[in-house]
Amino acid sequence: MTADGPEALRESAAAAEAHARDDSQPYYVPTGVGEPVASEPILTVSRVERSFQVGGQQLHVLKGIDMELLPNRLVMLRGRSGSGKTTLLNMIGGLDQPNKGEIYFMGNPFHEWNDDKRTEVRRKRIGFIFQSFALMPLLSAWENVELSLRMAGVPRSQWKPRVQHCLELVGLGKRMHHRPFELSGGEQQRVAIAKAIAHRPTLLLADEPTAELDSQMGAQVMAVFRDIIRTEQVTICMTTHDPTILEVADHVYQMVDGKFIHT
Ligand SMILES: Nc1ncnc2c1ncn2[C@@H]1O[C@H](COP(=O)(O)OP(=O)(O)OP(=O)(O)O)[C@@H](O)[C@H]1O
Repeated sequence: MTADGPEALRESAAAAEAHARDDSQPYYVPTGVGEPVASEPILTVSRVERSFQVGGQQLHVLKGIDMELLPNRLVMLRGRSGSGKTTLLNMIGGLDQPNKGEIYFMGNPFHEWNDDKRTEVRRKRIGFIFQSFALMPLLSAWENVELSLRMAGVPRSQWKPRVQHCLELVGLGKRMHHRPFELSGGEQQRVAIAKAIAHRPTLLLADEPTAELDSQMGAQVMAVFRDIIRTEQVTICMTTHDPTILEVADHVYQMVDGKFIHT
């Protein structure tokens, strides 16, 4: 994960700043990936295994995972704590690599590529949402979303309409200039969603996005997810413990001890 360390973030912020001054460049920096085709998976995971060395012992966490993500779908990974959901999500997002097996994201072999190449695709094509919102506390909702456009290298002239659109999409049109501490947990999570979709990713990965919310706020977040799949053409893959939200999924993968089981 060295490419996402503070040093890399500073470098990429500087590159994004330079890019933002040049409006002649395309919206996306070319990443060698095309646009999604409706009937073809954007992601294919085949026979993936992942182990960690813990205290001289080999901990076998993922034991042969096969999965596919089609465009414009809401897919959930369900399983008990420690079953390997986050480990898999990290690999799908190119943050980590398998010991065995293959992962293709829009034709890009994440299992073979080095950190720099995966990071380039990730910055342009993948958005992340975490359980704990991960907002910059001193920046307003508007500035938080703007920051993600800056980091993705989107030209500055496109920031204003895109930030406004994303915040309205998540129902925060009237709270754009509030800072995180002035917002409820559900509102903060919706800012995090606006931030994660601002650069128009093809895939949105969310690790327990409703875990810190009450059921009403959790339902609001799920409604926003449904909305953005339709309007932004994104696939969302999320982990959850919550059985009540599974019914809104297009597909649920049930993980038990590092494998998917059929329910
Ligand atoms: N970098 C790592 N080094 C060593 N062990 C790890 C590492 N990452 C994950 N693990 C171990 O892998 C197992 C699965 O962890 P993971 O976080 O993927 O589970 P999870 O299903 O997401 O759990 P939760 O629902 O509690 O988040 C755990 O036993 C964890 O301690």
